[in-house]
Amino acid sequence: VRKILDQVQSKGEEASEYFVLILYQATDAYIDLRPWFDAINYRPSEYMQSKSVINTDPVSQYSAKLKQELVQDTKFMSSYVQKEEMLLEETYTDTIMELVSEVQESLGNLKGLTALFDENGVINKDGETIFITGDAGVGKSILLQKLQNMWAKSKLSVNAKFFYKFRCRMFSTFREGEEVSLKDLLFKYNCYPDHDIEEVFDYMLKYPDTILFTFDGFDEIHSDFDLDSIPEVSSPFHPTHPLALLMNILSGKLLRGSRKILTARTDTEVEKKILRKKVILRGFSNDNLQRYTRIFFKDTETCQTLVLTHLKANPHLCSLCSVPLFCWIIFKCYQHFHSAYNTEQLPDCSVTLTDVYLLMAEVFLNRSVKTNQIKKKQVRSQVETFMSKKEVLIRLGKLAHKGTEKTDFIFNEEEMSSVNMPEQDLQLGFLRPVSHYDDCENQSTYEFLHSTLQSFFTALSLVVDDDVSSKKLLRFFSECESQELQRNTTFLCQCLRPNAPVGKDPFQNNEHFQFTNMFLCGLLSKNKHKLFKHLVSDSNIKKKRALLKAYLFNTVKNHLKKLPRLKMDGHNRVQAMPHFIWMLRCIYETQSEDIGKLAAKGICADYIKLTYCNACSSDCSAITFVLHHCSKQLALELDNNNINDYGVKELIPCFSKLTVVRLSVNQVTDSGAEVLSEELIKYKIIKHLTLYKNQITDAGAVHIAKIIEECPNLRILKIGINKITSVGGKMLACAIQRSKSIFDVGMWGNRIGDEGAKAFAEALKNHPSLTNLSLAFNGISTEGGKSIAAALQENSSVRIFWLTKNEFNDEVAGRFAEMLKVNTTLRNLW
Ligand SMILES: Nc1ncnc2c1ncn2[C@@H]1O[C@H](COP(=O)(O)OP(=O)(O)OP(=O)(O)O)[C@@H](O)[C@H]1O
Repeated sequence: VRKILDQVQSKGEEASEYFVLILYQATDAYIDLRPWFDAINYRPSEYMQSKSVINTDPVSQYSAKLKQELVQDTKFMSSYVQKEEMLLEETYTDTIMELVSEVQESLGNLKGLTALFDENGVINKDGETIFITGDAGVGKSILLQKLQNMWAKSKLSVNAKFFYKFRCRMFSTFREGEEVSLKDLLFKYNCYPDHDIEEVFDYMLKYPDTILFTFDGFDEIHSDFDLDSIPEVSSPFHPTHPLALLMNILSGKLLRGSRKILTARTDTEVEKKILRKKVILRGFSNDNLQRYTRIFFKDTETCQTLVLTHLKANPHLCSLCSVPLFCWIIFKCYQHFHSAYNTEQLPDCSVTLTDVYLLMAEVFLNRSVKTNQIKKKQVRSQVETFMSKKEVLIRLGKLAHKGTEKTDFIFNEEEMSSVNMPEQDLQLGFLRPVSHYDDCENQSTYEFLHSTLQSFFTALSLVVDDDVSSKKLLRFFSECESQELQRNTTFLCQCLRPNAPVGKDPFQNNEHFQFTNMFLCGLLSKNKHKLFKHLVSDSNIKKKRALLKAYLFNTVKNHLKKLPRLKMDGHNRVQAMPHFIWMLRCIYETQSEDIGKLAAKGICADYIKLTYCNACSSDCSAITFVLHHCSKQLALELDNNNINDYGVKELIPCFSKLTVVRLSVNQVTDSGAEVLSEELIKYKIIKHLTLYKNQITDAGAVHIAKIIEECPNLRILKIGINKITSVGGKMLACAIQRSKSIFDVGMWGNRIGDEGAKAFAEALKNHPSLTNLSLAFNGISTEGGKSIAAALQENSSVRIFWLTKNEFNDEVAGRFAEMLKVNTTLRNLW
């Protein structure tokens, strides 16, 4: 170093100055000098700024190469097939990202992707993995793709020089005993440095905090690898099984300090100690859906308007569209009918998910028919399409079935040729090529466009194949049942011995079986008879339907009998588990009123608790499908799900029976509140309404105020942690003032301020029934506090009052002290 410095110095002042500029601009090469540059507050002179520095540092060059490759790789939405690629930049639409606590409590929605990396909602400061979960097709992979794309275009404000993306399913493609080094895993399976590999790798080991990883689909790891025997890999130089590398990177044993984003389907568990943050993807909000519609149909405004009108009139279809994958399928169908037949209407308004997938299959199958072969406006019927392509359907069904049986989603050349899949079938777009993870570069491997499509074809194969025995037909149901039993036992064991090791394979996920069962119910439903009578013998299909019906009758009855029950507050409560939601989905797909009636009869409870059941908006149609058969009045608790405004709409047929409606933490907004008010006021039987932690603003408070005024039985109203200000607060207070029944009001965590507090003070004076009131966390200060203290002097109903975390001064405290001398009813003042 001394020699170099002397030599540079001997060349004169300008050479020395330029030399410092090089050290400054080649950041990665001279990273150790950064603190020195900061300390001396170095700024190149104006003259020097005009000089260019060619950065030949291998780390910088590699980082640039990674960016360049990622820009290319992420340009198109990965699910769009062959010729139909859509630019990510143009198509990506925001979805709802909900930040949650360790125990799954909502901490609000994230604003933008960069917020994933901030300090908000950190569960564990030592954890390095940001864990994103969500239902099938909700957009987890696309979100990662967007992150990768933003990073590659330097639009992601996060300090990372290296970005590695992995699909977790790759890790199970390695045989037991196979070993890979960390260096190979990073370079060979992502992007290879052009020069000085060792130097780049050393840099990464020295500065792991400059690495960002995304691991997509933790639930998709299917491995017989014994997890308990995963070795701790503390040396980055020892080759080991790739799954061990993955687990050690995630836990921070390898490359400690690097950032990791891991995605998985809902309900997948990961070790708490590795978690930094937890985020749940909730799909499109109403606004997001409108934006996506405009983007999707950007060339045809009439189509846009028609689709939006159609969606508005059909809440169930709308709620299916809140899942981006289903939305894409439905919109693709609209597009097809528009371009091929010049009609925007979907033939027969689609209701169930099976209808949507059948429609998708029809559209894809018709792709091979050249448009000029179809006379415009002459719609080729679904029956005709399916009949003419029966062989294709059978081949795809067989392939899917084989894979599902083995929980295998990737098909190699051998598997493809075992069902004689010709090239033309591949052109239809149901299958897409997979990039290669192993060394068989010359082999073609395929996967279904989406795992739910594989489930659909598996179900189709079960229906169409004449040789399917009754045992085989119901096999995936038994599979789910036994896993459910295991899960419940595990749950019980954990309750009894919380620290005991859990034997369950964390990668075990049965959603592909659940989807297969659901599609089977849909395909065997009576209204699909017309379609299938040309594909399967009549007697066979009738036999299968009867078998399925008998099975559903029995399992629903038995399942409901086994659910935990509790007699409380005059109600007979039943707590359902997420598996129950799958049962309801299956029943809904059958569209059989008989089965719906039986399920309703089997519930034998008047308080149905479906909290934390992963119910989404479209599940409300399934809930309604069963509950509308109940003859008695019911309480329905749906707290902590994702039903949003569409779900509220779908519950409309139930409201005539509901005396308790609990919809806390469900992304309900003002339009959901409007529906609630219209419906609840019609029947006036509501006693208890809970809407804690939703997105209701002052506009929604107007509707809630109407409910208070017009429903004489309403006793409990919880509307804490919404977005209500003084305007909405005043309206609610006025309504409460007029109500003679209201007993318990929770307004905790809004922003009603002094103006709102004054209105509540008015309501409190001589109120006949209000006993519990919470105005905690509401930005109330001196004026509001004084009014409340004065009002309480004239009140003899309130026993418990929460005013925690407002901004009272000593004067207000004095007023409260005075009030307490007079008020003899108040028991608890917080
Ligand atoms: N933010 C988005 N904007 C536009 N389209 C989206 C978005 N997210 C998802 N999609 C559409 O939905 C499809 C499925 O999304 P994606 O594969 O990301 O779901 P996923 O949650 O990873 O599903 P799975 O758990 O089944 O793997 C995408 O191919 C795309 O068509």
